[in-house]
Amino acid sequence: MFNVVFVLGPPGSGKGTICSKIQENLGYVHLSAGDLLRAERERAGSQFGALIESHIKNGSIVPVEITCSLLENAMNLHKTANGFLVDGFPRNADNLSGWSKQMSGKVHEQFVLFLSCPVDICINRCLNRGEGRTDDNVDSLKKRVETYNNQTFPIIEHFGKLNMVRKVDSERPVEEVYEDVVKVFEAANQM
Ligand SMILES: Nc1ncnc2c1ncn2[C@@H]1O[C@H](COP(=O)(O)OP(=O)(O)OP(=O)(O)O)[C@@H](O)[C@H]1O
Ligand SMILES: Nc1ccn([C@@H]2O[C@H](COP(=O)(O)O)[C@@H](O)[C@H]2O)c(=O)n1
Ligand SMILES: [Mg+2]
Repeated sequence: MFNVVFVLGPPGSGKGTICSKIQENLGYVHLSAGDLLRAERERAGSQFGALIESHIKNGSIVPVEITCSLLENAMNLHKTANGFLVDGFPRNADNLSGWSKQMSGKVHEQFVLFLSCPVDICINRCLNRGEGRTDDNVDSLKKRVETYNNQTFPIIEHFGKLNMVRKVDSERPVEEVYEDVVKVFEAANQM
C-alpha cells in the first residue's frame, strides 16, 4: 500500500518548490499532476496532447481518467518509496471521485498539506517564474484562480471536515515554510 500526501494550494503557492525539498530530504517521491500532464502533452504519439493544452491554457481541469492513470503509472515506477507527494491533485470533485474509484485499496492517504498564500502574491510569483509555461500569463492566471476558488478550495474543505488538512502559511520565505512543513511530516510519521 502506497503512502500518499496530497499537496494543495493556489497556483504559485509554492507546492513544487516545497515538494522538491521534501523529496530531497524525507524520501517521499514528488509527483506533480501538472508536470505529468505537461510531459504527456509533449509525448510523441499521445492522443491527449491537444486536449491537455486546451485545459492548461484555460485553467480548467483535465478529466480524471487521464490524470489518475499518469499518477498511478508514475507510482508504480517507485515501489520502494517512503511515500508520494501528490502535488496539485485532487483539484475538483471529478478528480476526487475518480481517484477513489481507481486507487482505493492501493493507497493510504496520510494527510493534505495545504500551502496557504494570498492570491495576489501567488499571481506575481507565477508571472515571475520564468519557466515559459503557457499558463503563466494574466488571462490564464485569472481562470486558474477562479478554478482554484470554485473547485479546488471546496476539496480542501472536504478534507478539512475529515481532519486531514495540515495548513502551512507559504507567504513567508521558503526556508521558513519548509521548517513548518517538516514538523508536519514528523508529527504524521510518529503516529
Ligand atoms: N515561499 C516563497 N517565497 C517566494 N517565492 C517562492 C516561494 N515559494 C515558491 N516561490 C517561487 O514562486 C514560483 C512558483 O512556485 P512553485 O512553482 O513552487 O508553485 P506551485 O504552487 O507549484 O505553482 P503551480 O500551481 O502554478 O504549479 C517559483 O518561481 C518559486 O521559485
Ligand atoms: N489535477 C490536475 C492538475 C493540473 N491540471 C492542469 O494542469 C494545469 C497546471 O497545473 P499546475 O499544478 O502545474 O499549476 C492546471 O491549471 C490544469 O489545467 C489538471 O487538469 N488536473
Ligand atoms: Mg507546481
